[in-house]
Amino acid sequence: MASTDNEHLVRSDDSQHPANVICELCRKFYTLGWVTGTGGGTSIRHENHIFIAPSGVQKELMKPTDMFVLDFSTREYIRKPPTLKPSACMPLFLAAFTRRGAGCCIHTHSQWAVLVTLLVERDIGQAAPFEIELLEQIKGIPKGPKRQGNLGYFDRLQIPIIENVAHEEDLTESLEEAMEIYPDTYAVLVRRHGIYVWGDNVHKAKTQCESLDYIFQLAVEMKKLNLPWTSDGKSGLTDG
Ligand SMILES: CSCCC(=O)C(=O)COP(=O)(O)O
Ligand SMILES: [Zn+2]
Repeated sequence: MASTDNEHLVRSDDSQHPANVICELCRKFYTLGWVTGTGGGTSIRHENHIFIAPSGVQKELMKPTDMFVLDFSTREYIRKPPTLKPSACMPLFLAAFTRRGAGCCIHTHSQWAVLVTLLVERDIGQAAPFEIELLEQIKGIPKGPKRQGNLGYFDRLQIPIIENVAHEEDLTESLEEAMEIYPDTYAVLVRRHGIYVWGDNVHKAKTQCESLDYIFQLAVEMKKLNLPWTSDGKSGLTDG
């Protein structure tokens, strides 16, 4: 495939075109420390096209023409920028699109997300969740894909945690397993690595990711002050 093939799929004056949106979001996420050092990324599903960033590049410097485009039905690349490889996160993004019908999936290496995974007791094979309640920002998270509305102030937020592995793509199986065990979740934490957050569309994925990051930061600060995350105090917190 020549370098310019299907460039029309990623070149647009429309600021809302997925290839433009991914670049703009990653620039914003870089300032939050979510996608620094080439880590993290974002993918968007638009109709039958999946837009995916390249692997190992500075995510805040990407151009729309750096984007890969995958045909969602056939799983074939219909645009492949030469010399680049698609993000290793691709099978995880695809899991959010196929299993949850997501329109956008964001992967961050946020330090708050990583710290929270270190504060929850490891429970092998169970994807033991991070749990918290009684915070206003919990209202930023939907109840679940098959449930109406968002969580309430008195609801408990649960985000499953899976164990990290040597290669990002090999996280797919445990991410899919966590999605099955937690059918209402819109996010999965990866211990010592970061988080995957998805939403029905770009706006929802972004605001849910922001709400979660805010909650994780608060949770880390609460832990430092010895404040419990849940009213019964049984929130999987480690002793030490
Ligand atoms: C220092 S980043 C290590 C890889 C990673 O965890 C990640 O999220 C980025 O993967 P990509 O293939 O998109 O560069
Ligand atoms: Zn990563």
